[in-house]
Amino acid sequence: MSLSDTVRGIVAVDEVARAQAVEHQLALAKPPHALGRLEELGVQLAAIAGQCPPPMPDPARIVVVAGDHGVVDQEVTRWPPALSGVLAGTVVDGVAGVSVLARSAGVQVVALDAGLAAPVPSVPEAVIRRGTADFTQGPAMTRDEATAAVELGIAQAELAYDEGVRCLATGEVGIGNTTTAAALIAAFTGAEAAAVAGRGADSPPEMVARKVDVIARALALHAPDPADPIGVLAAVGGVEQAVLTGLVLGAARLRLPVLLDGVTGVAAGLAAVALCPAASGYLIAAHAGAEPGIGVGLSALELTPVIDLGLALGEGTGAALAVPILRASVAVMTEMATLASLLG
Ligand SMILES: O=C(O)c1ccc[n+]([C@@H]2O[C@H](COP(=O)([O-])O)[C@@H](O)[C@H]2O)c1
Ligand SMILES: Cc1cc2nc[nH]c2cc1C
Repeated sequence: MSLSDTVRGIVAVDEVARAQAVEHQLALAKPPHALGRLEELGVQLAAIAGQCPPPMPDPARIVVVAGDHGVVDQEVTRWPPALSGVLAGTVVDGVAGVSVLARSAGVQVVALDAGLAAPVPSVPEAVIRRGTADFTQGPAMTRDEATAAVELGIAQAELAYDEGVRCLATGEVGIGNTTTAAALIAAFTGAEAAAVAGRGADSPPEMVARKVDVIARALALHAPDPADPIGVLAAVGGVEQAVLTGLVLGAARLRLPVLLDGVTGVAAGLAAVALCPAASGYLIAAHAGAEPGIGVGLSALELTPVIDLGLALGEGTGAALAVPILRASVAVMTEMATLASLLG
């Protein structure tokens, strides 16, 4: 489905089901609110599904989108760009961090090369462009490429739904993408470059200072307008963030919960809500993370992370770990006794 049809097809989460779920939580055999965030997650899943109690978020799928970033020319990462393709291969081979954690949680993982600089034979591809341009010199990509990337993500959500998937999650690999994601978060929230730039994949302090300067220069060059989200993605985005923006919108249109993982997932969530504010109720922040842009973006989205394990790997690792907690929140709502049944 096109971006415009998808945005038109998104309806806000169901407030009637939400109210029923709040009542149901109060009726369960526990003091009010004694299951804390687990109760809030169950309530949100009910509002998303329009059903109380909500269905299990199964099967869940992490879509790992791979891309490369022209901004690596500015020395904003300590890793060679060729590593992006190698990492995408490890996801396909089932030996990446996300592969292991997803397997342990019973979560599906698919990998997609949407923008690696060079193809990797084992990695399925649907290429928007082979690496973005350096956004300190000009736009990272064209508006048409950004739109095509978002529509690729929408198609990934639709494919997953058709294959029975009932919970989606963002995942990515792409050397340099923490700089791209931070620039997007600054553009969408108005935060200063210094508030969003972080250590990424173990950048030393002088490199983080360079990231701040690179992001500030890009924002000054492009003056991205948050009211024009495609323009923002084209100016300072990456292919991963644009595809995952579409994944989020597609999930919302299909009324599926979507877990945002890492700083790229948060950037995609901001872009999706900028394109369609009604999508916001479908978003679940998988985890707090070491990247400062995550906190900045989640505050703007008014989301509280499910877990906080100090993760700084990306890939979808936080989303894999959050799925069992979503399942637990549903189990409480479907299986727990009510106070009335105990006390008569
Ligand atoms: O998303 C995050 O929070 C995150 C934090 C640190 C590292 N990463 C991963 O590390 C890579 C980007 O790091 P960098 O330093 O090259 O920008 C990319 O492949 C991401 O999957 C991701
Ligand atoms: C080793 C390594 C693994 C990763 N996984 C995602 N991004 C990564 C970056 C590095 C450097």
